[in-house]
Amino acid sequence: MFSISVNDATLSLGRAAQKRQVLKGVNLQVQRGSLHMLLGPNGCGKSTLLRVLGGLLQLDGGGVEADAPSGFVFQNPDHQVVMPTVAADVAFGLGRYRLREAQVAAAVERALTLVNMAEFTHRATHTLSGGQRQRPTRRRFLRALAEEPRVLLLDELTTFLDVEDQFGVLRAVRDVTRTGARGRGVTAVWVTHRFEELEYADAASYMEDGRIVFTGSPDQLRQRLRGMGATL
Ligand SMILES: Nc1ncnc2c1ncn2[C@@H]1O[C@H](COP(=O)(O)OP(=O)(O)OP(=O)(O)O)[C@@H](O)[C@H]1O
Repeated sequence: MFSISVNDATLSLGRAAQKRQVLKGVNLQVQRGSLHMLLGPNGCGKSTLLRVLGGLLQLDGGGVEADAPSGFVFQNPDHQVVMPTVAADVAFGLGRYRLREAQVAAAVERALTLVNMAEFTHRATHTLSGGQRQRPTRRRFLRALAEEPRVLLLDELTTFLDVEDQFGVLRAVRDVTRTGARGRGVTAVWVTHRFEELEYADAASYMEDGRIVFTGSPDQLRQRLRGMGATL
């Protein structure tokens, strides 16, 4: 069944003379428990659509239905607070939920287990230096995971990663969608410019000028991209 269903979504952004229609009738359906990639040229509306899916922007027209809660990881390289242990770091975002200590510990353990990092739970964060695990993108991803979202919205996560880490994060996301969390399917929408990441996708959509112009299997999208002149 679908975790996300977008129907004829329209949205304009900006004020007065700057106002422009960014989403021009988007239709998208994403299978529950899948890793769905979203590609398309700069400025076509991918990030805007992701914000709509996460409930951060309201549509002008059309509709969106999505499993909740969703976890959002953006591409901005902010200066994030680093907590002293891996467990405390992953638990960072849980502070606002007023959970008991045992609930926090359980959520952290589940998140770390999902990405095969349970053994690092009690390690001092700085002792991971040199490894990939303390990098901001990974930490943001783990923090989002600890909140046990049903939908993960991931916006160009790999932009700031080297190749090894790029595929590490991608594998972790794929594993999470396959395993699910607490018996519930987790769905991931992954925005990327990198065609080579398509091999990790269950399905993919291509967006152009405010519309999804194609949805299909990664192979079908590759074929279409080749037809557009891409070498891949
Ligand atoms: N708050 C805003 N006000 C006006 N225009 C905006 C606003 N936010 C985004 N836009 C415009 O909407 C269009 C779509 O932006 P969006 O960030 O969704 O594209 P994108 O496909 O994610 O691009 P990229 O691949 O470069 O990240 C762009 O032309 C952008 O300039």
